[in-house]
Amino acid sequence: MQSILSLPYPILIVAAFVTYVILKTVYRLFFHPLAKIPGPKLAAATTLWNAHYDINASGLCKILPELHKKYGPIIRIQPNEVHVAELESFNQVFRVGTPFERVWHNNPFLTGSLQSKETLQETKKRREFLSPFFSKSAILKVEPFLHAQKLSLFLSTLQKTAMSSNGDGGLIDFFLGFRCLTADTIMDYCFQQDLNALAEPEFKSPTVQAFIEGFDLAIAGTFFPTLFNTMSSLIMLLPERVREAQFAPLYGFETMQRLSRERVLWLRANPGKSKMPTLFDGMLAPDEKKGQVTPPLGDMVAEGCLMIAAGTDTTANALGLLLWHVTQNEQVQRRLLEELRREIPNRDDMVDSGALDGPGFEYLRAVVKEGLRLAFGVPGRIIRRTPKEGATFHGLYLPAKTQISSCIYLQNLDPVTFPNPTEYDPDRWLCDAETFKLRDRQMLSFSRGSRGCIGINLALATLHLTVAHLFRRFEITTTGHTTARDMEWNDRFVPVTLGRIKGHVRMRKD
Ligand code: HEM
Repeated sequence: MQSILSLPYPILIVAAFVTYVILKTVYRLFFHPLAKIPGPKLAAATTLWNAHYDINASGLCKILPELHKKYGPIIRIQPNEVHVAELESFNQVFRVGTPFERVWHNNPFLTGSLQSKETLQETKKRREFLSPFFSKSAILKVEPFLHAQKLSLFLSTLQKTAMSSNGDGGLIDFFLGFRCLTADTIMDYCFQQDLNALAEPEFKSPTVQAFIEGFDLAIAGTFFPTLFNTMSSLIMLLPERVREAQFAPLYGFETMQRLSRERVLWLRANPGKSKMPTLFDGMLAPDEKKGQVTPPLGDMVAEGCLMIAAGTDTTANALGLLLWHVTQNEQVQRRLLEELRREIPNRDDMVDSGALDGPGFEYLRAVVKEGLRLAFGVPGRIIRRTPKEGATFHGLYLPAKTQISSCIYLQNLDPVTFPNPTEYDPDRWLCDAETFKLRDRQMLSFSRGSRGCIGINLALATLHLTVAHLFRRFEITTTGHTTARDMEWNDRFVPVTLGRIKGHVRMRKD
């Protein structure tokens, strides 16, 4: 008999590879420490099963409710990842002081930022610098220079369109408009180095449009980080004009990186000279008594990029969804307008976010909160890793370093806490204190715990201010310009809608 080794090399290589895959699959299915966790067999055999749903389909989170119904509260969704469905499990993983560490995928633009910090200790250290900058009082202090200006610019563009055609108004691409508003607001708030996206005709800012395209790439990068990072490094070697023309999403990130770096370098050379506080002030003036040290330049630059990446689309997406629901629901729109007319009698007055947080604006806040529930923030898998002693969920032991994820999508659509969960109903939030507390505990759009959203106050201020002034000033019609199908979304870290929300705007008479 002819020896196997005498076969041609290509055949030997293929045969060795096939044998390796078969053995690995058998191990994963029958001998892996997670072999007893229920779930689809294909998910246990290969990460490509999950990658398919998150890259090619609408997102794994959309099918998880069905899978949990079939397999129970904990299921295996990758060879080394389980998903837990219940709120108690979510709280166990994401609570304050959690020993479950973040899993980081080495995104080259964000490595060094808060988001890339895997351990609680590193996170705490960085948050000590950043948290005071995002407090309610810090935001309110700069509002006259920040939100009032950016929002005024946004509203004045709308006003020009609303008064065109002899007052008959015109069409606004709110999808782009909201992204320009949130990008300029965040960049101005964090380091007064904004893109001037709001000044672009029809809100067509090239950088903002590039960010939008970037989400598909970024999600693929989490499954294939080495490939993504190698390709990014190779693309960076190309001439700038080629990168700008052919690789817009990466070039968009590069633009953020450049603006962030310029600002840190300027602040370093001109301490105390910026007209407003910046994201970097705490990091550039560390409190030595607390053992603080200035992070490396690359970390601070990445921090600037992170704020734009984390805050722009999340906030803009919530605004788009709110606009859609309010304009599609006559009763909600009427009640909102009644409140706004009563509390802001003069149509063109600007009210600050502190006032919107106070008495008189209860319906506005319910409208926004319900919008946030259905906007989900980050609907898909938020991934953590079990601590060195492992962890037990529903009686099933997970060894150290098992990936464990939970999706906000499932929490916000919990049918027990939120009956008819997909229905937009602000009245859910106008309830007695105890029910509100219960629902608030289940509503996780900003996640929670030591790694919850750091920009929550900035996001809420932007949402309350924009919704209040937008509906107080303008009559907006989305019917005929946007369809329900346009508002369906794919999960690409944030919900990316299939179409763009557009609306016809007219000035309100009073
Ligand atoms: C409606 C708007 C927003 C929503 C729904 C939202 C939601 C979230 C969620 C769910 C997370 C947790 C993600 C995870 O654990 O992987 C998060 C993290 C984060 N968010 Fe937000 N966000 C919003 C706006 C903002 C804004 C305006 C900023 C800042 C300018 C911001 C900055 C961050 C940062 C830096 C993190 C990472 C925190 C960490 O890793 O410790 N977000 N956000």
